[in-house]
Amino acid sequence: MSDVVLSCAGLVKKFGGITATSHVTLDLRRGARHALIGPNGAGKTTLVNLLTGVLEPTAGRIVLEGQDITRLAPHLRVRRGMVRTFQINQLFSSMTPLQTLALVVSQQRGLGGTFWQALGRDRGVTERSEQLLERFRLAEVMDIPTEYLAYGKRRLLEIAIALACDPRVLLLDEPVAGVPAGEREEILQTVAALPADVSVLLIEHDMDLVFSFAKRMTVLVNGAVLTEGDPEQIAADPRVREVYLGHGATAGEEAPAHA
Ligand SMILES: Nc1ncnc2c1ncn2[C@@H]1O[C@H](COP(=O)(O)OP(=O)(O)OP(=O)(O)O)[C@@H](O)[C@H]1O
Repeated sequence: MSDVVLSCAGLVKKFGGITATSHVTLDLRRGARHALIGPNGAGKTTLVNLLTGVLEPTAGRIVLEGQDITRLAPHLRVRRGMVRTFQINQLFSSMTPLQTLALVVSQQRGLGGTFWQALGRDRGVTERSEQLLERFRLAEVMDIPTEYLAYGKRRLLEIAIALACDPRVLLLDEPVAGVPAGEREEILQTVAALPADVSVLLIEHDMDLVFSFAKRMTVLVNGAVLTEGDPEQIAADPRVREVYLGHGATAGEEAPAHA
């Protein structure tokens, strides 16, 4: 079986005269810890939207576990094991982490709308929800409505929700965006402890997270792949440094300097 779990080849997305994605070819390997980085407007969000099926490409192909999914609907990609993290800020605000995870786990197990009963009666749903609460350090806040949770805990819940879908490929979209400094470490550690058999593509501005997490990196600039390599190669690449410095590095998006 191929070592590549998710790949795209020659992916192009045009919005009128703007080319947001320009002939992007990328392979995500089994068990990958792969980061997608690039300055603002490089096309990271557009690429994730293409991979997940929110947007349809102008050209190119996407293959998941050997199957062409280029035109497959987003929910069917999820069913095939590719899951992205979602912003839950509005969606689940009045529900607690326990209720939220029980809902997703029971949905995943085909129990659907009966999750209220399942929460009490289905041992499997309860156990899996508790496991996720522990893994994502949410046990102590499991009965607090999401809207009252610290920002870092909400971000952890977002990742827990994605993992509750039993992904083989996880697209982690800016897990520390907006999280105060004091709450970042917990997310870094939790992300580092994600199951080894889940292949992860991390889209992130925070270079601490990127360099502590990734074994492989792809740098996007103006919609195209500038370069790909291991963290040492990327940090030492003068073109990468120029791109970041040239765009005026900010606190959340400093030039890579970790090698
Ligand atoms: N729906 C759209 N219509 C027109 N142009 C778009 C659309 N979506 C994205 N673009 C353009 O495509 C380019 C890439 O945008 P994208 O949001 O993918 O970049 P990004 O790397 O995710 O940026 P950021 O890190 O700032 O979110 C930008 O020039 C953007 O203006």
